[in-house]
Amino acid sequence: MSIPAHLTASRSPALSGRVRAPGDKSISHRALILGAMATGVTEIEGLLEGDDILATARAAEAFGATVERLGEGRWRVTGQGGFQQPTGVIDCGNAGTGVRLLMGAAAGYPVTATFDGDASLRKRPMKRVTGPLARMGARFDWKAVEDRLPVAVSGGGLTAIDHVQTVASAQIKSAILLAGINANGVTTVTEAEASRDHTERMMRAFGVEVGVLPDGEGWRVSLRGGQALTGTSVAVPGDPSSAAFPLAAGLIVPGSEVTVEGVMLNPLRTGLFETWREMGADLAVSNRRMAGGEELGDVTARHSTLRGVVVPPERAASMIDEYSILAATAAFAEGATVMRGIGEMRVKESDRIALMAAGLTACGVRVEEEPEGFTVFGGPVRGGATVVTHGDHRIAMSHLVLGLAVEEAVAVDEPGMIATSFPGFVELMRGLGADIAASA
Ligand SMILES: O=C(O)C1=C[C@@H](OP(=O)(O)O)[C@@H](O)[C@H](O)C1
Ligand SMILES: C=C(OP(=O)(O)O)C(=O)O
Repeated sequence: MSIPAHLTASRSPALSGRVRAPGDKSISHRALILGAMATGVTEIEGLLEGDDILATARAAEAFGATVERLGEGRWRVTGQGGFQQPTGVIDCGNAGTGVRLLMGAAAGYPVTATFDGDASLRKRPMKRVTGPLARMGARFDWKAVEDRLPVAVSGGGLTAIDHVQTVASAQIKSAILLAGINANGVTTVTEAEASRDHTERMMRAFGVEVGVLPDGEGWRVSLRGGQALTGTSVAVPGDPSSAAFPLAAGLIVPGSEVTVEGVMLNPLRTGLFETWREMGADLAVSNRRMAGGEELGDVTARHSTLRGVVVPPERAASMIDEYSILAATAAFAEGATVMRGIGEMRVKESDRIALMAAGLTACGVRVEEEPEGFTVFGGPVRGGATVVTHGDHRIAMSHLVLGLAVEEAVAVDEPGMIATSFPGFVELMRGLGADIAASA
């Protein structure tokens, strides 16, 4: 299928239906990486087949694992018990999680690998990960500019470190823990605010002992180096960060009722749902169950009268990828929604604070931007803009959802990037009744 230059979302009648969220992106990356580090076979079900994950699958192969697609979302990784010397550059595409976790894993083995990515990934800071890995003994050769891809990583002979996080980041924590598996001694990461814990949970499924002790609002995570990983099975739950888009449409399009089935409800990922509830959203969870070590549920959103809230900054880590869609829904709320303590949004696939502020403003919404946050003032939303996404999937999806509930259609550029995290987004939304059309 050719990729259109633009997608346009127009005011839609009430949306309704039940859909399944695509597999969780964070868990999908980890399943492939740990599967490649392990000895033996890892069977994965529900893997997200988005471009970010396909890049990690190719990287797993480049590091010596056999990676097979058995059917839709069903993948088998056969690991050799460690990474082998790759040939060629490891291209991680658009994926921050992919490159940072892979650099951590590779640092533990006696290999030299050059990592690169697309134009967006080349702009993102890497020293937050390479700094701690260098303290463990890994060597980094910046090929263009310090702190930016491409970079060659030479690993092996690592010594454990005790790292205290200055930014709440699961990517940094995970990179250090993945390296720690092959370091001499006990590696510890302390975080003042808990970030998503999928690496810790999944390492246990692969047979690694990981210690977690509470530490203030956060925790201390530790593991002893030299532990072996054994292949296992991984059931990937639905991604709450992707489920957020159809659910948001359900909340803002009058008369709608949308259910997303099988959404992961790990409390370190559900900050958006908590915030929407505080805004008055009619959001119901049914059929709660456990699968693959995570709690899942079916989440139903009905059209709601929303009111603005102040989002507690300490909630940021549990919804860092969700502020763009929160901002889009906040445009329909009564009053102001204040989002602070989210400077990290500026170093994602784009500067998401700047692009959401620009896109919403172009659609007639009042936004006040701050260095580490923004405030969205709700009211009638005009729409009628073509939004520049800088190739950021979440900026594109957030504005398309907004476009379903406004007077004049909203277009986004570079819609092909939506497939990094949510292939099938347009078809899924159309299935619910959304009016989204491709244009040149
Ligand atoms: O560990 C992960 O899977 C992720 C962590 C978050 O990044 P940071 O660790 O940079 O906050 C998030 O934005 C990203 O989409 C996925
Ligand atoms: C920030 C994101 O991903 P990554 O850091 O993996 O590129 C995201 O998916 O919103």
